Amino acid sequence: MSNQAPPTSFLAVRGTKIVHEDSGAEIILRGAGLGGWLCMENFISGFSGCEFQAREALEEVLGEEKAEFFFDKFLTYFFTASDAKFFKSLSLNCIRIALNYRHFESDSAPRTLRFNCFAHLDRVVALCAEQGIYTILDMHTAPGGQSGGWHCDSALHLANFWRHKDFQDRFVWLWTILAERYKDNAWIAGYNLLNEPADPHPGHASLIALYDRTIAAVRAVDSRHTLYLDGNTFATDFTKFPENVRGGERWGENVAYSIHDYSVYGFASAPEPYARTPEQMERQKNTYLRKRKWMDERGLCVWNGEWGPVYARKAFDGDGFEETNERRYNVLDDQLAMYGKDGLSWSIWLYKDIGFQGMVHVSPTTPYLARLQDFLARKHRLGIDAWGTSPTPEVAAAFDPIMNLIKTNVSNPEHLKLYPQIWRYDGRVTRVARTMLVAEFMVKEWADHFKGMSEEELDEMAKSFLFENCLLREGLNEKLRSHAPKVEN
Ligand SMILES: O[C@@H]1[C@@H](O)[C@H](O[C@@H]2CO[C@@H](O[C@@H]3CO[C@@H](O)[C@H](O)[C@H]3O)[C@H](O)[C@H]2O)OC[C@H]1O
Repeated sequence: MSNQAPPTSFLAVRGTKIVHEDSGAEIILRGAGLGGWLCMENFISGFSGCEFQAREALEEVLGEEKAEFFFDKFLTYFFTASDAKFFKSLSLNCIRIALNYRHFESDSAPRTLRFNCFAHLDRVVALCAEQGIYTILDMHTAPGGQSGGWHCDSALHLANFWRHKDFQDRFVWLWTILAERYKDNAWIAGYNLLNEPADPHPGHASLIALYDRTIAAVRAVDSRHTLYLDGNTFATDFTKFPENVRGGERWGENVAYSIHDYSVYGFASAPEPYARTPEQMERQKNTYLRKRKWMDERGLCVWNGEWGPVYARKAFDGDGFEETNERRYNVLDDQLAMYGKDGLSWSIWLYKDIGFQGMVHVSPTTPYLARLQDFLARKHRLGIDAWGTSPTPEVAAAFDPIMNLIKTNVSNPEHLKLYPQIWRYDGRVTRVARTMLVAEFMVKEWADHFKGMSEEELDEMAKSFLFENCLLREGLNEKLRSHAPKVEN
């Protein structure tokens, strides 16, 4: 149970603003995504491939009981009262919790809740509430994968969620369960129904039909929580959404529309280093404005559910890493200034990881990172966790020929534009060949690092993720702190 008094009222959307339902006073949600916890990811957590592959591999190495012991300890240590207190000390007020559907049901026993499956989620929602921090539940993976990203935990580049009705039925079922469980909890700011959908169908028809069904199902049990809806194609495209959402006619008024505003200048693949030139700032601003245009034209509420640069590391990127990171902090600063002017609510990606993007990251001296050091260096050299990085010459030499083969042999250039077009043909090769294929061959190697460990040793590995064993990315935290005025609840 939370020690913090319940907030006086639920939060709700009124027009373009998020407000306290009772007083109508505006609240701006400023916070971060708790990824890599109830939805583990390769670059956040250190394994290769997807969470289900890592879990299966560890079970093979340790046996079911010990593997379960490790993951439960990992979930326990990853977010504790210290994390919530630190978060609050930055004057941030909302954590978006990424959820993997597999924590609640399994593919081999669909629609059967796993034993004790809410324990960690309940615990963290309560820990945040104790600090006056709101939470948003974010369904980050859906059965079959709602996009071809590694973060869907499907290990496939085709988003099969949109092709199998039963996957969608299970998704609606799970949301009904979650809404029933949390319907009276006013510290939950809302439900982010589906992270980064990538519905390939014309008119985004499957996504719209899914939102229709899920909203009806949630509203049948929970009439109060705000629903946060990502646009199609990784939360960037709202243009096919129905016109009659305006005024709450179709999906209700209590809905916010979620963009993901990653800036090209926050990644290694930036067209040029970010130097805050008027042209660069204009480009960054235009991308942001383009993503929210559809909502702005209709007077709808916008939430930036994911955004944020990634950071260079000395061990991988060499001596220039600090200069690179200063540029990335400037990207961050300029994005925050834009959002501040608009009174936009945002949730930066990412709260905690092993050192690429998080506000807080596991120290290299911990048992987990010390043991995995060489493995992680090789994973980096091979470009397995490709997102946000640039390929090394070795990697480019291996995969450029495949890209060229495709480019020069597909006779109709239009056929190179497979959905999602933002990947382009070369990005598709990267995802399939590197993040899935090469990664698959290294799944077991991650698990091998745990071979023969006792429960005490497994506990030490998991404890590496404890706040007290982490380092703070001060450059990032300082920018967040400076743009988050003392928050009111
Ligand atoms: O779990 C997260 C995941 O949600 C996130 O997904 C990626 C976000 O970036 C996407 O590309 C961007 C689309 O918008 C354009 O404006 C940007 O320039 C692109 O970078 C990408 O396709 C998604 O996979 O990534 C991090 C994961 O940990």
